[in-house]
Amino acid sequence: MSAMSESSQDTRIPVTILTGFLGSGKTTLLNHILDDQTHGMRFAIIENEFGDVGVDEKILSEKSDEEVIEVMNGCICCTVRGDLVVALKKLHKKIEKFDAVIIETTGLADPAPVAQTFFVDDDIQSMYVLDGIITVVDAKHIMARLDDEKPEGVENEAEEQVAFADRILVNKTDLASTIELDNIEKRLRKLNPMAAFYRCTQSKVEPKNLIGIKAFSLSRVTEMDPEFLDTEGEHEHDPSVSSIAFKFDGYLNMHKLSELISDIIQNMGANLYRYKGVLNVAGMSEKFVFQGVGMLFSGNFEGTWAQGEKRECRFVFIGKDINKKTLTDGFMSCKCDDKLRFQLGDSVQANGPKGWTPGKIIKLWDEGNPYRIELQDEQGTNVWAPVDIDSFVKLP
Ligand SMILES: Nc1nc2c(ncn2[C@@H]2O[C@H](COP(=O)(O)OP(=O)(O)OP(=O)(O)O)[C@@H](O)[C@H]2O)c(=O)[nH]1
Repeated sequence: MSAMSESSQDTRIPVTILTGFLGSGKTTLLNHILDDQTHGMRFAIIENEFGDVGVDEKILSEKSDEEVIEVMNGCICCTVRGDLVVALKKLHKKIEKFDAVIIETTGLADPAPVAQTFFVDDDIQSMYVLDGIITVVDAKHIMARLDDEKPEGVENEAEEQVAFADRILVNKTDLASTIELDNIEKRLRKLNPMAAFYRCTQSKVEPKNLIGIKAFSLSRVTEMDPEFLDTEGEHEHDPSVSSIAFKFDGYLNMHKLSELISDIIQNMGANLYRYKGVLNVAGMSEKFVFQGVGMLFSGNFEGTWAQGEKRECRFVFIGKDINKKTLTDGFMSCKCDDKLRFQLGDSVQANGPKGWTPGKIIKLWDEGNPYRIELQDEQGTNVWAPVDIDSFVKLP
């Protein structure tokens, strides 16, 4: 029988493993593939979430009607022989709803044990075929991650992700010069001379180059890693890299929060691989949603708190040598009462540009500031009290 007729009879569902370090652009790529109209394929997605405080729930949500989505908590590469097999078997029962599976691993996952699942479990082998491993790298941070020193016996996940890839997306090319990109590619090619490389921004690579490519080669992988099929093999993660997830009720003061965030980025940024959060800011009807990679932070007010929705603060930080207590204490110290000491129209003393000046409260909760005060000077200057304490605003 020819290879052609053999493959045309293969009814197994193709699976793509989407990997890449924290914040490299995996979810951006997944959304790009799902939004693409040209492939005409329907996907089942296995999302691997790190930790149990979900801050990602909005991602993919609008697509959940069209796609079959399974979420696995914890680290996929450690639970692989258990949870992933269960998730794949469960998915297979809905086989009429999709043509292919995409597994998005966490950024700290080693893709090898995930790939191994498709070769060591007989049931899985009869249902699925591994189509390819796609690795997204962040051009701004990949060199630092490859340089990270790891303890004896611990693999560098970023290196593993590159070594096992069939396709490598060098993403965020807007954040690196051509020379830097050439150097990155040179280094990555040493780790993996076989993969096809794509330079991109926003993970924009044509899906046909990534999906349905029949690229995964067991012989290449076993040549590179002779123990690939050894199910007894253990792997360890770097114990100095950890994730903290936290949630609490309460309102945060915007001014204190801004100071805290710039302090975190300045002092801990280099060790923060990934962080995300949704915060409840006093006086704001919208959620403060932030996320970042290293020192690149973004945060905006977006999406109004729905009526009846619990206004709570949730965040996740993943990094090296991070101190849970420092971070959680920091956020807790931004908590404030949403009830204010003064009312609209109250006369107060405000600590304005010319020192203590009499004024009148003309607005409550203005852009996250508890008070907007009109000073009783010639111009009727407006000032904002960022925190409801005596050092900014007090009784006349
Ligand atoms: N400047 C720049 N930012 C990008 C690019 N692609 C993605 N990003 C941003 O990088 C951040 C991380 O992207 P994600 O797609 O969430 O990365 P991820 O790999 O899924 O991250 P994890 O949450 O760690 O799994 C987001 O803020 C993206 O908007 C790019 O080409 N250039």
